[in-house]
Amino acid sequence: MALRQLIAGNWKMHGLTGDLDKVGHIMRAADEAKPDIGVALAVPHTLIFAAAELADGSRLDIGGEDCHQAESGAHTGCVSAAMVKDAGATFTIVGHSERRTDQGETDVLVAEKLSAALKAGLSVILCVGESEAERDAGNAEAVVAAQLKTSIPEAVDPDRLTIAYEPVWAIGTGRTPTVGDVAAMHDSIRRSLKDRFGDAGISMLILYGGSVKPENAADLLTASNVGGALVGGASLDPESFAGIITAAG
Ligand SMILES: O=C(CO)COP(=O)(O)O
Repeated sequence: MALRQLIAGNWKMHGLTGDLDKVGHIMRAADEAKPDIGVALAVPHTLIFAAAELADGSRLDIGGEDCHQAESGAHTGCVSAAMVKDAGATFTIVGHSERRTDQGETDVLVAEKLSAALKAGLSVILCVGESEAERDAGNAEAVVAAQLKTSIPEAVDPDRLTIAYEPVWAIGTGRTPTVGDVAAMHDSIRRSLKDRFGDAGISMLILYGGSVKPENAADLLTASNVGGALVGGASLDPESFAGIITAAG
């Protein structure tokens, strides 16, 4: 069944094996979600194997938060897409703004990572989003369109690609764009995807991310072209994450 919306959590650099009971809780919420609502959770690499084993047979998909662009090699401390898949992930996030900022990842590098992930058989959530200065300057849509153009490689399977629009200034701040601003940006992203992929660009899910909570989820999730949410802080609290899952659809 084609998903109507996807609610994905991103644990970032949070979570030890002692937190796996939270995965169990989220798994039960996923199994109770409406049939066309997907639920996914990206966890630190160290937890993928255990979380995927736990979620096996449930409707919760476990993913990674990043992968290296190379298939293998002398890259101490890095993790390839094949390793992420081998550990039990079905997808990975690439291009999160925290990696773009903290690790200096460029659109070109993000495109290489996206290719590597698809080649390894993973689905991908590609993150894009403008800074506050870029929005204030009136450049938000142009910035995001440029990120999409370069971060999505030439050869790509659009059926395994999900876009997450995450305005950098809304991440972890408790601030969100207005529903109107979210709709305008998602409509703009849809136009870019349609231009590039035709019909496949029409069905691609576009998630909103940035301070999504149970209290604002219903409003954000009903905005035009919003195909779900990418949730940071609230995904660490299974009750809150379950509230967002319930608000979907
Ligand atoms: O970065 C995010 C998800 O990838 C959003 O984080 P918050 O939900 O904590 O704002």
